[in-house]
Amino acid sequence: MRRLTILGSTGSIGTSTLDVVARHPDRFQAFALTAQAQWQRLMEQCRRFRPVYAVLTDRQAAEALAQALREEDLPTQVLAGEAALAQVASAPEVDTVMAAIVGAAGLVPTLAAAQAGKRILLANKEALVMSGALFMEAVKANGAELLPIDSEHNAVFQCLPGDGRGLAARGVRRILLTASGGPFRTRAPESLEGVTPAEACAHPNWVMGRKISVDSATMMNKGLEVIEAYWLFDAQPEQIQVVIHPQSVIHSMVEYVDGSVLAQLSNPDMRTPIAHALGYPERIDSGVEALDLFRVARLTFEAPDPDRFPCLNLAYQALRAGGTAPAVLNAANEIAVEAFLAEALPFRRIPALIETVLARLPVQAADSLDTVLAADAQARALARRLLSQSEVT
Ligand SMILES: NC(=O)C1=CN([C@@H]2O[C@H](COP(=O)(O)OP(=O)(O)OC[C@H]3O[C@@H](n4cnc5c(N)ncnc54)[C@H](OP(=O)(O)O)[C@@H]3O)[C@@H](O)[C@H]2O)C=CC1
Ligand SMILES: CC(=O)[C@@H](O)[C@H](O)COP(=O)(O)O
Ligand SMILES: [Mn+2]
Repeated sequence: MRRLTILGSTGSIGTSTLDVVARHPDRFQAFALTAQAQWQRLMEQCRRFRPVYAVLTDRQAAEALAQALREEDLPTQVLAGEAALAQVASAPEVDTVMAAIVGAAGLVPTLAAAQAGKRILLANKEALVMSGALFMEAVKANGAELLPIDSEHNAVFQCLPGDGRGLAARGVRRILLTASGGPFRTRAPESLEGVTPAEACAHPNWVMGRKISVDSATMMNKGLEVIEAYWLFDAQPEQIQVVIHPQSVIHSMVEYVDGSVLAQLSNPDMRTPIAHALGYPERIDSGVEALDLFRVARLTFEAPDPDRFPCLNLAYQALRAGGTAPAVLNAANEIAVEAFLAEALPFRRIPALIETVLARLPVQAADSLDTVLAADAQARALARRLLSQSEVT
């Protein structure tokens, strides 16, 4: 029986994870479920999965949940605040941690899981973008196991021989990361002037949280994923090629020196990579229906247009700059997306805000968590200042 902590259990990845868990009560048990503030949703999950702990970072929400649990005489204990996330991610009773908090807030608890030597199912790409070197070092030094959940990285993982050697030794020439191109792939850039959050979040193939949906629309999601692939697979930036594939059926590919290209295909439903990682190395039922290739009929590919999607280049630029640059990129992007969702920044100005923040902050060596968190805070402060001074709007 595997005992799980699910960081971000009320979100899109969190609920898909619990859907798979519910299909295998003989294999998985929820030890801790966590969220930020959505206590009613967490309460429903407590009723169904009876975790030992439920964590809410918002203290008022935690109080409301504790009260509701008492009224129904349920045994789950409630913990409040950010430190409790790291506590349940590193608890000795836990062997597997699903890291599915969105954004930089996922870094500290996911790193705590790595330091405690857990099996980590990594959905939270921002943690790796911010602190790739430190994170991978913590995984290695503490015997943790890292299984990618992000659909592209899970696909690459499935297409690589599992012998742990470097890419060159495994005969890999390139990683081909597929991208849907998002909801605005074919729209003229000028027509995107007044797009609304609802339009940007209407992803053509995936149902996801709002932040990652906006990232898909700008293709910053793919930029973050290039950085994620760099760290996960120890690849050079030039070895990671983004390929637009609007159907989102091929989730990524690995090209070998002999000319072979291996791909992983499935319906676009995150329960497939989640079940793959939960059961690994066994294959377990995910509830996802079989892929009907006759219905799919066509698989097409396009090169990304850098003028249409400037965020992709900003991410390559930050990756090549190294040190704290990816953490700065990520922080500026989080503020830009938050402002866009609050209708305080036009969609087309998102790249300009990120570019300005990247240009104004010096790159430092990302040699400690404190340095990374300080760079994150500095980038957020600068992005907020630029927004309040209307410098990029
Ligand atoms: N959704 C998808 O299909 C995919 C997602 N990912 C990645 O997985 C991660 C999660 O994405 P997704 O599920 O879409 O996001 P959602 O917005 O749907 O869910 C986010 C979860 O994190 C919690 N949370 C948000 N902010 C905080 C905070 N400051 N402290 C603690 N908990 C917090 C939320 O709690 P509450 O409900 O209380 O707000 C919720 O449980 C992201 O990093 C994303 O890039 C990767 C590939 C695919
Ligand atoms: C499901 C998943 O992994 C997302 O990251 C997805 O890839 C987003 O789609 P885009 O390819 O449009 O960014
Ligand atoms: Mn992805």
